[in-house]
Amino acid sequence: MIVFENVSKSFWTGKQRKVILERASFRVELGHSLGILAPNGTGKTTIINMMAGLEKPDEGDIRRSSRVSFPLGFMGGVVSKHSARENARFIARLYGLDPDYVEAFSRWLTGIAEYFDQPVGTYSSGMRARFTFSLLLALEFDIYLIDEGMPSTTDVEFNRKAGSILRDRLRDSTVVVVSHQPATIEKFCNRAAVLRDGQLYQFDTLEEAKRLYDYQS
Ligand SMILES: Nc1ncnc2c1ncn2[C@@H]1O[C@H](COP(=O)(O)OP(=O)(O)OP(=O)(O)O)[C@@H](O)[C@H]1O
Repeated sequence: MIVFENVSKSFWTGKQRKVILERASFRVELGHSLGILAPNGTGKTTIINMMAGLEKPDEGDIRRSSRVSFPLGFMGGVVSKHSARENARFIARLYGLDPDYVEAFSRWLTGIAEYFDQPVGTYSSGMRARFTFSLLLALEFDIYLIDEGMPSTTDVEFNRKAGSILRDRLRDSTVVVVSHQPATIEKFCNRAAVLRDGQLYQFDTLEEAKRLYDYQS
């Protein structure tokens, strides 16, 4: 479970305060995947980063009592001067997993051949996206955090393999997806929330959430 209690978060733009959350309280419960709808630039990534523990609230508490993933596509834990092999093995150890397994899984899924042994800094953005996605799928989490759906990779074979593993994984786990498009949320969850005026309004159905979201738009 992830619990937000009286959480406030804002940024100072130099001219005004950009409010993301204003004493907001909500929770993500295991078994109840949640889609958060919000227009671009209103705080989706900030909320996902706070759920992952990458960003701190200004005030309030965020408590995590489950294994929460890093956001899909997050590159912060990957060191560019090391190869995918070295990164995969290091991250496996951090999570207490078998480095041989994580390396083999990631090597197979990314399909980047000899580049797997080259520094990550030499990869194209698509190769990097495939590598971090493979790490997310190699590790096991209770709650997966996804910012705007699948990462944009044009590799058809990778999308097919990764998409099918992700769908299997999500059957037994919980996902939080943030997007500005109801269609993206629809792929992953049937419950949705709308971020508005610093509050997160949760609904039992995506239809209800869409009504508020469309009204707001
Ligand atoms: N470190 C920061 N300092 C100042 N402003 C920030 C900072 N991080 C984010 N912001 C601002 O906060 C707002 C929300 O940013 P965020 O990236 O969370 O939005 P988003 O909904 O994910 O946007 P997009 O859909 O465009 O990716 C934006 O106006 C952004 O410019």
